[in-house]
Amino acid sequence: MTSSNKSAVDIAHVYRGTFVHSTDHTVVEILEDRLLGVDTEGKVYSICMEWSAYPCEGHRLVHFVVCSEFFMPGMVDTHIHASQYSYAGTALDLPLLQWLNTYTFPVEACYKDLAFARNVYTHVVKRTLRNGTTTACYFATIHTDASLLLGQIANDFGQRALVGKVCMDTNNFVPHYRETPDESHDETNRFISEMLKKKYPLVMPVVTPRFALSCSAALLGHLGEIAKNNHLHIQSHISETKEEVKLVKELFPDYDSYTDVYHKHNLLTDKTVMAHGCHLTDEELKLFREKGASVAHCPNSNISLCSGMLDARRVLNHKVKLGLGTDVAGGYSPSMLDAVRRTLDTSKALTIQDPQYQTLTFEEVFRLATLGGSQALSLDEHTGNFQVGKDFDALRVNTAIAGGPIDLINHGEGPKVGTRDDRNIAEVYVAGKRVVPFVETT
Ligand SMILES: O=c1[nH]c(=O)c2nc[nH]c2[nH]1
Ligand SMILES: [Zn+2]
Repeated sequence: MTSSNKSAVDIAHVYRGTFVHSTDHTVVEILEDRLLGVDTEGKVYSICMEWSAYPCEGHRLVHFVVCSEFFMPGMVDTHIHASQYSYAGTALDLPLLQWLNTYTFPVEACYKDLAFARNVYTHVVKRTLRNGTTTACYFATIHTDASLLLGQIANDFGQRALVGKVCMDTNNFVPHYRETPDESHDETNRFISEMLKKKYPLVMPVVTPRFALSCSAALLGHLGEIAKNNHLHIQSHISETKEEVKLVKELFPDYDSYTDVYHKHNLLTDKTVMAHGCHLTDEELKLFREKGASVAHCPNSNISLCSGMLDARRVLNHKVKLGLGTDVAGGYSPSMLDAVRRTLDTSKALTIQDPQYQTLTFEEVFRLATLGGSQALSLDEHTGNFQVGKDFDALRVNTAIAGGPIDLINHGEGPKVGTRDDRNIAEVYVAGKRVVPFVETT
């Protein structure tokens, strides 16, 4: 038995059933007929086989999970644009840079309107929670007040989130959607101080330069300073398409690489997550590893915008932290189960090109969606698996749910995660609190 040193009265709930999770040593560990205690702070107190681990008083509620059910850790979406959710599933007919100019920037400009922002942000937080995303790393827009609203909505619905006010001072195609370097600097400071003032238990600000093509060197420098002075997370995009890499080389000729542009501006740290990275060189991955920065693999978006195929195996071989992202709306699905399937598809496409390629296993991808994501966001002290002392971020999955997408034909079949969808997610917990089904307020 493993347990933390807590007295019985601190235990709020005990869950009995099968628990499936990843650890540092095992890609997937299946723990059958266990008792998992959650304390009053929402942390895993114990995971064991014997009731004797729990002194007789204190656990107020005992939940029994039926045989078609199991618990898994909540999933971690390491890269999603909350502001692009309104057009997810449309507008996927252009490559990245034209896609940004034609569809993305005009829509993001609308978040000046707080009523519009509230509507979309409420939908995206609810939709991702319902799909089992207990932790999301969000891009908002350049608008500070709307970005603060996204933080408030995530907090209200109980989602763990990193929220970024987007910074960009270069945009020749949609000039009304950009800031001056001073505005970007001042508004980022305002965003961070307002967010921190709220003291949300699970929602934090993240410094968010959009990408090197939409930020001047001066702005990148400011943002690096802000992140350093406040010990903040950082997110951006890197090496998504070959055209982008070529333009960055032209715009920043004095730097060794695209990664070096971020590195020289103090934006490559052990709290940095960079989306895509399809075209990173081995030298750049070495720098990622050295600095402890991570990659958010966004396979749906990479294919939908014809950007490239990330060789996730190569990233893992470099011992660079790797998580998965939906990248809505370059990716058309807000579901992390979709990100799991697309990750496997990309790995198989690489295997078709090279039969010697070491295809990712389903178990490895399960780990990327949970523990890997928490490590990529440097939140693995708090979430990612059922280790004692971490927050209870969990999904109760029912493979036989009425009206669900799975036909269980053979007795004793496994979890069939590849054919599951949100209908199979019966409940979602974040830090011990049940957040799905939603409590309807009228
Ligand atoms: O997939 C992407 N979506 C975006 O919004 C974006 N901005 C810069 N680079 C980007 N890539
Ligand atoms: Zn993105």
